[in-house]
Amino acid sequence: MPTAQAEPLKIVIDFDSTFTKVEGLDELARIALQGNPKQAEIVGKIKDITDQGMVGAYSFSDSLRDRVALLPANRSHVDQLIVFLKGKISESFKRNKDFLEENAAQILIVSSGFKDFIVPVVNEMGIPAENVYANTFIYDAEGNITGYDADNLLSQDKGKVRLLQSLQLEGEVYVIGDGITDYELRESGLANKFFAFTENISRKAVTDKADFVVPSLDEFLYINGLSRAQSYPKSRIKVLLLENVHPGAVNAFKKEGFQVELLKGALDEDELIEKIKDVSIIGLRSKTNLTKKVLEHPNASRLMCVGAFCIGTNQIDLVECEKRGIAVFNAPYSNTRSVVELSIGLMVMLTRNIFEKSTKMHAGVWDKSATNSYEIRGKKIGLVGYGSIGTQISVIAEALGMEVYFYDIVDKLALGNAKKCSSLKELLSQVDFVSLHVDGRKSNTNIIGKEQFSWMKDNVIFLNLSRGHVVEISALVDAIKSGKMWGAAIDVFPYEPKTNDEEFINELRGLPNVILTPHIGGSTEEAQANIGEFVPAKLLQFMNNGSTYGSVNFPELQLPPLENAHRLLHIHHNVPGILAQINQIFAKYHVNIIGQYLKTTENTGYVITDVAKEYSEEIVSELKLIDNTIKFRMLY
Ligand SMILES: NC(=O)c1ccc[n+]([C@@H]2O[C@H](COP(=O)([O-])OP(=O)(O)OC[C@H]3O[C@@H](n4cnc5c(N)ncnc54)[C@H](O)[C@@H]3O)[C@@H](O)[C@H]2O)c1
Ligand SMILES: O=C(O)CC[C@@H](O)C(=O)O
Repeated sequence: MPTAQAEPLKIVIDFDSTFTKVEGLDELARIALQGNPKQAEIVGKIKDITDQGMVGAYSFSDSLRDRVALLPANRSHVDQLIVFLKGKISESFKRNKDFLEENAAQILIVSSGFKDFIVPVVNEMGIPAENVYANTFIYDAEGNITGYDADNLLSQDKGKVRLLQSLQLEGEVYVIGDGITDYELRESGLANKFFAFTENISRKAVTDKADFVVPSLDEFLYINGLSRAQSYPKSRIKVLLLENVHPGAVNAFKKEGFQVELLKGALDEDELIEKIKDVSIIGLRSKTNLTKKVLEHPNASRLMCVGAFCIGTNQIDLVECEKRGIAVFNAPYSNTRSVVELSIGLMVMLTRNIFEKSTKMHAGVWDKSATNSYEIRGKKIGLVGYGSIGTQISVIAEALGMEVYFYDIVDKLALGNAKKCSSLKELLSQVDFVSLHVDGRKSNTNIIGKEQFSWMKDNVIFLNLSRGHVVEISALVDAIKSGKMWGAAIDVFPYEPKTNDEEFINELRGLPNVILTPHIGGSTEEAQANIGEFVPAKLLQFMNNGSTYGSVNFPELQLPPLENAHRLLHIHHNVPGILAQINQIFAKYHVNIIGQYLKTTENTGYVITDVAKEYSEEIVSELKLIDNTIKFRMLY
């Protein structure tokens, strides 16, 4: 973005819940009352009075008097509060420290809080003490707070209005705040615009009256064309997270200032088309299909990247995403261990007939017997698919004394004493356990059907924790009913309920020694927390820095951090001459290239160019107009 000029403007900023994420007095009470049995009660009372004051339901002077009266605080508590508040500066204020420092002369902090803790906090962001208008505590000789300076205009009703009247500011005055007293500056004509700040709290009584509702300081700076940390405010960028992904993911995006919506269940195509409108980042798991129909719908035109919060990506049309310049990321290893542990556990349960025994026990039947109960030690396990999960099972099964066989369509190195089979038939015909760990590509549909079951040994134990469509369910049902199979454990199904409220309907229900689980192979607290951290990190790297390292459908580039430069990202169809055209434009406008990176796949090219700070809008227009451009964007 070209450098914007700060206008000759006064910006009046509230402190509590605006500059910082919290209310200073509430926090002072919490600190001062630590260890006091009445802490929760008194803090609750203070918070309640604060909230009532914020929406104008409690006169300000009464509210201040009553809150300070409830506060058994001293200087050391104030010192602790200062340290605490420095860690609670609103994210968008922290991000825009440069703006605050550079424009400190135009910024006034006007607060009904107390200078005692406000000044040290705003000082840290470059705002001097003389620009802070707030109350002051009165202390006794021991340092206990005994009251406050009641002559200060800010301790009185309509204090902010009176204060601003007394200051007689010239020129445009904009107010940023979360409370009704901030709005009153606009109402009284002392400010030209009121921006309701909702990054930390949104009060309808306040937002209803605002000229603008700003979810971050970036948004305020963007609206007013002021220099800022984000070229386009992230609060304008929508993130849609489906299938109840881990709360860590929600926090990761919120912390960066994105607008985040989380839905518990999966969506079908039509629902997704509806919901994807204006969404730039989508996160999903195995049950939401991101199809060509969804991707080509105009509602999906803003989509920039997709996060599969799982290993499998067969639910996403990766080719269509690539064609549209949409980068897809997944979590290839975050739940591997969970699937491995469950597979091993299921094998033991099935071999010992544990579910039948347990069901009988619940019905009061004590059936102590070794009949039909075996160890897994010494048995042969056959792994179909020897990737991340298959190989880990191989190692653990061998450690448990099993003989491991595997078959993979790709030539894989055998771990330990595992034996490679050259065909599926060779594998299936000699093992006691068959465990499927292939990926979900379309061509793997029904790779295990009637014929493959017929190759298996009698009394085989069969596990599928990979993908539902890999097994022909009717053939599996026949194999179980015919008595050929000892038992089976199935975690994945051709059709799976979209939410926990939908009934599971499948022919496998009610069959003996068949363990059915609701696609939970990867559903452990550990795995979901890992995924909730890993996938957002990939998506944020792509959004913030352009890196595509780890993408499953895109040219992979790991880029250096952006320092003192603009980064221009150009995604195009991989045809000859694009890089030359890009560089001709830079040459024409005498733009100095600081760094340039190019990576292509068969169909797509990705060029990243870091340029010196100054460049003109014409360059951007010309870069966008290059033939075969798919997407273009800029980062600071
Ligand atoms: N149940 C769950 O909750 C759960 C959790 C995680 C992963 N999974 C699924 O497990 C599967 C395996 O995951 P991974 O991380 O090991 O994947 P991976 O990509 O590392 O390994 C898959 C292996 O299967 C091989 N393969 C593909 N098609 C084959 C075929 N027809 N015959 C033989 N080998 C074939 C591939 O060459 C590869 O080596 C995936 O389908 C994934 O979606 C399920
Ligand atoms: O949690 C999920 O929805 C899918 C888990 C698993 O199948 C995966 O592919 O990682």
